[in-house]
Amino acid sequence: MPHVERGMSVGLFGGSFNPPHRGHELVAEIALRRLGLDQLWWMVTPGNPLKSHSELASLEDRVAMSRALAPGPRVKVTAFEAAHGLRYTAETLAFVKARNPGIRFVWIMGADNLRSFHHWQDWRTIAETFPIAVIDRPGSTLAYLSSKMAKTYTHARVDEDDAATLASLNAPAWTFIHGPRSSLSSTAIRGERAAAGTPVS
Ligand SMILES: Nc1ncnc2c1ncn2[C@@H]1O[C@H](COP(=O)(O)OP(=O)(O)OP(=O)(O)O)[C@@H](O)[C@H]1O
Ligand SMILES: O=C(O)c1ccc[n+]([C@@H]2O[C@H](COP(=O)([O-])O)[C@@H](O)[C@H]2O)c1
Repeated sequence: MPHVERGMSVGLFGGSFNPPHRGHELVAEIALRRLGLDQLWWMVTPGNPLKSHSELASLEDRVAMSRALAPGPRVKVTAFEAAHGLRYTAETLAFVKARNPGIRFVWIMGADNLRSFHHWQDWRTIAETFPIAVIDRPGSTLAYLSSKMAKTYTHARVDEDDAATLASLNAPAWTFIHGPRSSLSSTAIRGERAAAGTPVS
């Protein structure tokens, strides 16, 4: 797990990154800037529990590709979930929180994940323990409003003009951040590379 100083605010950005792309980089940049974070942990998951792993590149390759792309020294690429046998985000967050007293954590995800968030293990516990920043993504800008998460925690939505306060708020607290968007996806990149006959990593 990356080193962090007491009092810092840290964004937790989990993903398959199979492969990582400019859209991920943009999310990291937007989150750092708009949330006023000291660090962002780019957490390469051993595998999304809701996705098939048949096309998943090795963890080592996904970490190496992420390191090559991660924007700036405040972004820490890490794969500690695999090393500690953490499979679900709720487990990861409980683990991180227990080992880092005095640190303010924010969970970061793209708008597509907001739509399926209520299928995640212990999603209410996540939402009631950690502030959440949702970053806009083409195709999910409006659909997110009908998500179960947005409806359940409508009272806890923070205006994006106040996004810089999110890390210091008690959960539930979430915000939706609009901004420059990227329509890139790992699925599309894998498709293009397969068509061109080049390996993913
Ligand atoms: N273009 C994008 N804009 C905003 N958020 C994104 C974008 N691409 C990925 N994300 C977010 O980054 C995190 C990691 O995404 P992931 O590694 O699954 O990439 P992906 O492109 O969605 O992959 P796949 O196409 O394989 O589902 C998720 O929270 C996802 O919502
Ligand atoms: O814990 C869960 O039930 C869960 C379900 C779906 C996704 N996640 C996590 O959400 C993050 C984004 O996943 P992905 O595949 O969209 O990159 C990544 O850290 C996953 O482990 C977690």
